[in-house]
Amino acid sequence: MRFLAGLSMVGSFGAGLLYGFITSLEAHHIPFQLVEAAGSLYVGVGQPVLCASDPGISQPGPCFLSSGFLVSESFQVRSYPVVLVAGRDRLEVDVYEAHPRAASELGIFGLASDVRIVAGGALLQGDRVHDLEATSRRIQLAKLAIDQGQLTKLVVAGHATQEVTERFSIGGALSRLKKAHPASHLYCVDGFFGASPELVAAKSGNLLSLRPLAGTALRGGQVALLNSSKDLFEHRLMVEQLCDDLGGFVKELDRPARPVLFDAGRLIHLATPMRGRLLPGVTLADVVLAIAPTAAVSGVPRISAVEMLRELEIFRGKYAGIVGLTDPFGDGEVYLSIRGASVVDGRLDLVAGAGIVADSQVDSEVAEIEAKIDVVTRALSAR
Ligand SMILES: C=C(O[C@H]1C=CC=C(C(=O)O)[C@@H]1O)C(=O)O
Repeated sequence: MRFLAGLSMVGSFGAGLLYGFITSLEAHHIPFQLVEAAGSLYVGVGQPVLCASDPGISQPGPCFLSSGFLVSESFQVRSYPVVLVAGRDRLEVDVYEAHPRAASELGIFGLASDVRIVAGGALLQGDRVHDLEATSRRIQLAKLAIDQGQLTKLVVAGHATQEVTERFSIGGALSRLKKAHPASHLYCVDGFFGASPELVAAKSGNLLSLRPLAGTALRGGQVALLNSSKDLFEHRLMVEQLCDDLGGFVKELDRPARPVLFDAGRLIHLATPMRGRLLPGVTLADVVLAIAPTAAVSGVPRISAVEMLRELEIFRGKYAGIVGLTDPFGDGEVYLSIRGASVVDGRLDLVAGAGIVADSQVDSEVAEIEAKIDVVTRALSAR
């Protein structure tokens, strides 16, 4: 477990505030982590460090420290939300805890007032380059394993890169993504950032809500998507796995008999909104530990899928993790860290995945990954 050296909440964040605050941190080379949840944007300032090294946080598992104060009308500091980051590769969850001490020590209050409007101009230049061959190969191998009965679904990821312009900043990129996809949720963990369309779980009291996504079409393909046996199967596998995982935690789990459409801008997904009553004492962290990595990013059965992904893919880093917040009562919201990117040697490395099942066509799955990456690069290329 690790904690963040100070977790601050930007109470209302117009694009200008977001851009100004984050780009100021970047300009001062101050590391930060960021999640958008429960209607607010939380920014953890500083480097995550080992929890065990801090005498204030000695308990194993999530623990919470309470203090909170208003810094300015638009900038509030809270000290105890917990950021959950579930690593797909490791079947483990890193819990980043807010540390109450360091926010003021880092002097971030001054930076908060350094607000500029979003600068115009593209953040990316040149052509986008996809690792098409490697992605096709991985999808073929996934299909082979499925044909041989080793597993029924595997979510394979593909990468693309594009050169960043001089004006690139993560703050600028996040504000562009938010503008292009207002309903999505921003995140940035260890330099990996994006706008997630997928709510994994939200807990309020004993009420648990989930909105898993699987099955994708370009806008215009809604009717075909609702009738696509391949997408419906891919989706059903994920929902069944979630129901199994949650068996010991919920009393009732209501869901529609068929998936509904979820509008993610240029892309449309199949979604199954679910609601359940949690058994007493179950926290959001318990739920995350039980369901991550979901079959929206790993596969079925989960263990075989994770093992195969370890062989097939380079380390995914923070891609396909779970980011979000919980409060002292174990309530909160978590999202999937998908459709994300990080800057490596002046190029943006973008990653997205697609669920492979027996009826998948290699070319259309590669095209689906390209379309998911395209959603991100379009937002960042706009002038
Ligand atoms: C794994 C990703 O998307 C998931 C979410 C929605 C639809 C998906 C699909 O149709 O394959 C994926 O499961 C990603 O965007 O990187």
